Amino acid sequence: MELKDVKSPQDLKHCSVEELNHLATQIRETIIGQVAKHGGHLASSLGVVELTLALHYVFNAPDDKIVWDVGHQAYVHKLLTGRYDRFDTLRQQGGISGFLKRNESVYDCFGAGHATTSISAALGFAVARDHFNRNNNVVAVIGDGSMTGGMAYEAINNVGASKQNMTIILNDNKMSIAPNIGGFSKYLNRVISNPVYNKMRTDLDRLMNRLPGILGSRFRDLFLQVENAAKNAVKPGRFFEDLGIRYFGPIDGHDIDELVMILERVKQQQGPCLVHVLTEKGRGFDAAEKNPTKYHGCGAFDPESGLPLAPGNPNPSLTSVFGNTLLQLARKDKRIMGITAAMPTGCGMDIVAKELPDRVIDVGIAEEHAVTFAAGMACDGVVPVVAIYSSFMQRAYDQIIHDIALQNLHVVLVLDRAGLVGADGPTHHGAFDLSFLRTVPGMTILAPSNENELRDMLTAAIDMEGVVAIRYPRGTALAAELVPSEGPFDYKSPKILEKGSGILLLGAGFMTNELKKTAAVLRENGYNPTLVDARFIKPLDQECYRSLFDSHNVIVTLEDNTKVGGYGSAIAELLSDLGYTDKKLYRFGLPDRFVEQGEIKALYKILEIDGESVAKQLMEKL
Ligand SMILES: Cc1ncc(C[n+]2csc(CCOP(=O)(O)OP(=O)(O)O)c2C)c(N)n1
Ligand SMILES: CC(=O)[C@@H](O)[C@H](O)COP(=O)(O)O
Ligand SMILES: [Mg+2]
Repeated sequence: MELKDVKSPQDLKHCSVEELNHLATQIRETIIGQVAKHGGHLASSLGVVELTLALHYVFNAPDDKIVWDVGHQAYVHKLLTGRYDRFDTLRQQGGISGFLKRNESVYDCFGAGHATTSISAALGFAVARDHFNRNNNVVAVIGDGSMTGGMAYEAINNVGASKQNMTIILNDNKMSIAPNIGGFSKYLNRVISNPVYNKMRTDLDRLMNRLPGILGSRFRDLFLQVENAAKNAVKPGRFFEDLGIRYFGPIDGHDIDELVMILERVKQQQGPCLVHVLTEKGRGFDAAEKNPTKYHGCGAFDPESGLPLAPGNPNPSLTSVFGNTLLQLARKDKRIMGITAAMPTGCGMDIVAKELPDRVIDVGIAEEHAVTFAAGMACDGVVPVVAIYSSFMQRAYDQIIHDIALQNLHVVLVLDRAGLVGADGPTHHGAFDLSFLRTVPGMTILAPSNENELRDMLTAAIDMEGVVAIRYPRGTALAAELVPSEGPFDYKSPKILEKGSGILLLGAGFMTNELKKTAAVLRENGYNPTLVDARFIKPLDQECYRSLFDSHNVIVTLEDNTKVGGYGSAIAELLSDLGYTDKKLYRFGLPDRFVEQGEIKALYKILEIDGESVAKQLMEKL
């Protein structure tokens, strides 16, 4: 059997273990070849090749439900479920998603992109199955990193009590994006070092099965006690077992034979089971095995050496501008502590941690906890700086309101990846932060339009009051070098960049740079717009805005947030509150629908929010 001939998991059913291993080799070659060309999530998928083959061999998707967590490891699943022919479109505009999407395939029974949803969703499938008297199997596949998220514990608490027939596959590669952290990770390591238990349990199982005919129920009870004593003595999986979830493992996640045997066994099992599978992140690609963090998600690379292909933009990333600024601030100000939710490299906290390891805390994939944890620190004099991607911050909305803002605590929230993020698509676009943060009383929201402002805003935010959020996009600085600060950041006012009359162009954050292009086109066409960098999305400096409104009749806003409740809405509210009824307001921003994956600049064009498109639309209206 060749990979190109696998049209559905049914085609695997008659494969021998040798043939499955042959497919595993082809799958790895295909994934490496594709990610080398266009980038993507490499290491996680390489680690679950055998596991995915075994799952699709034993279970009957799509009737059986295989619920993947995050979905960044689901490339193998895609290749086995009829998407081989479209695999070269992965993560590109109009192509297949890098995650899971119900409307992409019937085999993607539950969409994903954010971590720690699979067990909850799988329990939902199990309850629905029983409700309708169906008899399919339900399997959740979750990584050890995703098991650091609180929802996993809420879910297993529910699963254990519900006694549903379902299987949780714990894919343990000891890695999140960075090495996995925390007590649960240590617990799993202890479990792994106790493999003797597994054999003992299997032997006891075998004996138990023979008992009724031989020794009767009295001895059966005795053996149950023996089993419990053994379990308590060595304790692997005890945590799950005590919650009512039968533990199997740890097993070698690269041995298809063993995987198939265990999965066949749990399929027959009554009640919830957890299979603890050990895998190696990056398996089969030397560079990724050596550096799984680098190849967790990567750009195009040379498939032989693993070296990046195109030298990227030479300007520093905004993430690194943030990290370096925070490091400089933290060196001088002992009050500052950095918090990351399992994204030290993605958020730039690694820059601080490298020099000041005691000043950065990685809490795991636990955005809600990160924010409340920061609130606790803030109560006692720490200035916590919590860096979380915009789309992941959605998880911590109540914590921002209830634990920080309501108690008027001073915490700095740093939202990287605000606005469109590109190939990761709708699960990851930071499309909503301005809207959800703007509703929080007492909130300050800062949106730098360049790297110098980012530095100056962060510096100022440390000494502000209450909850302060700084949001900026996935991308690089506008210039190779930062310019020295002009002095203390002008507290609360927007910045007038170009003075004109008639048309007022108001830009939120980096979209101000698109509006610069709009202004240029308008000027070429005889208009004389004023260009303003909003800087503060909240609060709005009423005096400054009043004077701007007084001297312009057409007001234009541009943002990379949804137009629903974003900066443009804030300006509409202000116009109304201040009694301006005769102004023309045109709001440009993300539409009220989910935006698909694609290159960021190309998406701006499609959505007509690039500078030139805004100018064109304006001139049609004027
Ligand atoms: C809510 C949320 N926070 C953070 C992330 C970013 N993220 C994606 S994968 C990942 C690590 C997941 O680790 P694990 O589940 O062990 O899978 P592995 O990468 O090891 O295969 C993280 C932190 C996310 N997708 N969702
Ligand atoms: C799967 C996931 O959620 C992360 O790996 C994310 O894709 C990282 O995004 P960046 O590439 O923008 O850091
Ligand atoms: Mg992992």
